[in-house]
Amino acid sequence: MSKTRVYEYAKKHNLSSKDVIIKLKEMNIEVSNHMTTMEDETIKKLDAVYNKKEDKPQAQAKPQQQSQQKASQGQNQAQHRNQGQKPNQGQNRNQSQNQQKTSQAQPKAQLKTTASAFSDDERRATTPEKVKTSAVAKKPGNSQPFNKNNKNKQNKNRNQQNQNKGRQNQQQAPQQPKKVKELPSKITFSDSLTVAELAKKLNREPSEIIKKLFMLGVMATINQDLDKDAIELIATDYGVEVEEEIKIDTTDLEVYFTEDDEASMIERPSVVTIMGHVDHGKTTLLDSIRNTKVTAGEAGGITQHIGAYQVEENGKKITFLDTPGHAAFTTMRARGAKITDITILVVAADDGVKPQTVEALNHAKAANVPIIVAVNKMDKPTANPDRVMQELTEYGLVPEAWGGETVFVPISALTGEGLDNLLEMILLVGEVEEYKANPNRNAIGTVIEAQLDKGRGSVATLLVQNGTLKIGDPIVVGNTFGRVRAMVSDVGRRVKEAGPSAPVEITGLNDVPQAGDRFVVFDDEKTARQVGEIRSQQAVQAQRSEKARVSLDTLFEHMKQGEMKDLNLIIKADVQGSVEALAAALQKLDVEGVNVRIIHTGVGAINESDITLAAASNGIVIGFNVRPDNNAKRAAESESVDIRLHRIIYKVIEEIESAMKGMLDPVYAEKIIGQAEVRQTFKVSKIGTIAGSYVTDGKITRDSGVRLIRDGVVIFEGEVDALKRFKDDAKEVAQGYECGITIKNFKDVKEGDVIEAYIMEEVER
Ligand SMILES: Nc1nc2c(ncn2[C@@H]2O[C@H](COP(=O)(O)OP(=O)(O)OP(=O)(O)O)[C@@H](O)[C@H]2O)c(=O)[nH]1
Repeated sequence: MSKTRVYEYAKKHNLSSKDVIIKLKEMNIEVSNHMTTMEDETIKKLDAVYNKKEDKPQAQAKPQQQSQQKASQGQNQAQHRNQGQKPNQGQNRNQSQNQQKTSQAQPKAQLKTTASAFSDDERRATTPEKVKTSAVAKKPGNSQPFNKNNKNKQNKNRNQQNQNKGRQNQQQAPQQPKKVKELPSKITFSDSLTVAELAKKLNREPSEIIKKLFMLGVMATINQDLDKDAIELIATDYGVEVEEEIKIDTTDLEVYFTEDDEASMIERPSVVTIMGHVDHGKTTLLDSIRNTKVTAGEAGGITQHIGAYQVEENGKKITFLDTPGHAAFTTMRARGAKITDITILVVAADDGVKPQTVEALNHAKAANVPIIVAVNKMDKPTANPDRVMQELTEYGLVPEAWGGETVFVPISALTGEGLDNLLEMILLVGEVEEYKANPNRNAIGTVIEAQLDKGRGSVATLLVQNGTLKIGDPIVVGNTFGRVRAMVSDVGRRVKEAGPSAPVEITGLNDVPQAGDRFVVFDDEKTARQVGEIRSQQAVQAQRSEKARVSLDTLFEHMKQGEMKDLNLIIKADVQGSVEALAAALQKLDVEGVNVRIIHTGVGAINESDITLAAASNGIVIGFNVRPDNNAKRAAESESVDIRLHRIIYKVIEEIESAMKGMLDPVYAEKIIGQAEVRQTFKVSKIGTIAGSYVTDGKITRDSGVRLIRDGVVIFEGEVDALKRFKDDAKEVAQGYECGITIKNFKDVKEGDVIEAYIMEEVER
């Protein structure tokens, strides 16, 4: 039993579906549209009609057609004639366009239609018969057959020319057929298209599309939106392939990081990061947990290091991020990825709270992550856990035993003492916080590590944060994409899938993503590829700076747009007293709509960690009598973190307050122009101390302001008194040259000091 649809039949016989439908209707056979399946009998009837007509096409066509006429048009005309008095029924078998136009040219309509009522395309596509009818209608007294002698024709043409140029075109069409625009092989659309848009894509007139839609039972106007089905219907009728484009906003991977509904979620392992001061035992703790808790049999040799591992305690899993140090933690957070559920703050019981302990706890607090304190090195005779508890209390971590909420666990990472207890506490916090995920969805998560492997190409360790990742999944990772080719678990086993909180190493990406990048699994490879490609293009264009971090200059804008409620500040100063004074004064600032939040303070130069913390929290770093070290400078530049350097407290307060009020008016801003290192000093009685210096960076100018920096701390700020090259006064001395510098009202220059030169520059707001 044949299952030929109308459009299939039409295609096979070089007809348009509409033609066939009309023909069927003439034969009193009901069809609803071009998708209708026809009975064998119907097909036979159609065959009979069309084959019969095709019997003698050339013979009849010849007299009417000029030699230059294309064969297809010849056939078209021939068929038309075969249908006798009905030029609107069954004409062109080659081009739906022609046919469409011809059908429009019903005798009655044609008689009334003036040439100007046709568009160019319509004129072009008009068949000879139509032209003839039209011409005859317009000039009834001049009703010669179309192929009359040349003289007549010329006369007629002249007449037509006088009346209407467009009509002349019509008349000449048989001799000089104009080309109908070619159909594209494929069109794309996203969501919907209006009739006009679809017409444009198909190189057709909107009216033609409207008619076609009408024939297919759809009433539409030119500006009407067509849905996917209608677009496909029309395009298929023309034999044009259709592809739906994805929408641009789907390239934002964050969109996929949505909460699932409660019912679909089940408990998932907690993800834990270990942080603390240098040498307090982070690595030892990570190793000993891993060695004692990952069973050897399962491991198959725990040689694999993929940046994270899982252990089992009391039948429940815990995921440890095997990247000690808060740099990794904050780098990820700076990139917007929150992956840690719980922070273990390791503090050596024999050493107590140290600067990095404070940094670490501030990082955890800023990220709003619960902290468990592991008081380490309890095996040491000098261990003093009470002191650790006492010191941490000052930072708001009050032990449960003292009425607070922070869990303290005494351990020895070396001997393994207390490790079970620590793991139980992690499980307990996990239970309280109820970390959950939905294993039955496309996986989403974050890159922990990634590198290029010689043999395997791009290799990335991913932490699955929701859903289940499977081999073969089409995936976008940061600005890269691919299909998950192979997956290796934390113990070096090949696995086929990885559920929530599982770390897994994958291959199959087209490029190497970055730690902290998000990943999202898509339903199909095409979408993943499109999203990945758009993302990588966007990344090239956007660069980092576009992310527009908060700076004092843009603070008010952010506040106005309601983007900021907290102004996160990191305060570094030369002495603790200044830190406290500044913090207290800043916290008192009261400006509606914004809340000053001091997320970290410290004594000493501004370091890289301060910058990463600022970047992660979209904060601003205030340096009071201190400068950023080189790493911090680089980091601040690449992360676009605003550093404000001051020497007078009220200036800091004034600046922050006016920025908060939107009154910041930095007509002038300081610009550091160079640095010189003091290599030798000379005391000259009348002049004072000359700093024999070497310009290490930029230049020093006669009229620049200078700061004298010793061990990262500003000792003095003033002006250049004299700048000399050998004996001569110099206007400026550039990098790589030696010079003598004296500073107004300052004599205490020492070898090793750094002289920083700056100018005040007008800046655009
Ligand atoms: N006695 C004793 N020594 C420990 C303990 N934990 C760590 N150590 C020792 O302390 C030193 C530093 O330990 P690490 O684990 O390297 O410390 P870390 O915090 O990872 O250090 P960084 O990676 O430099 O930040 C090593 O010599 C360890 O053997 C412990 O519980 N008891």
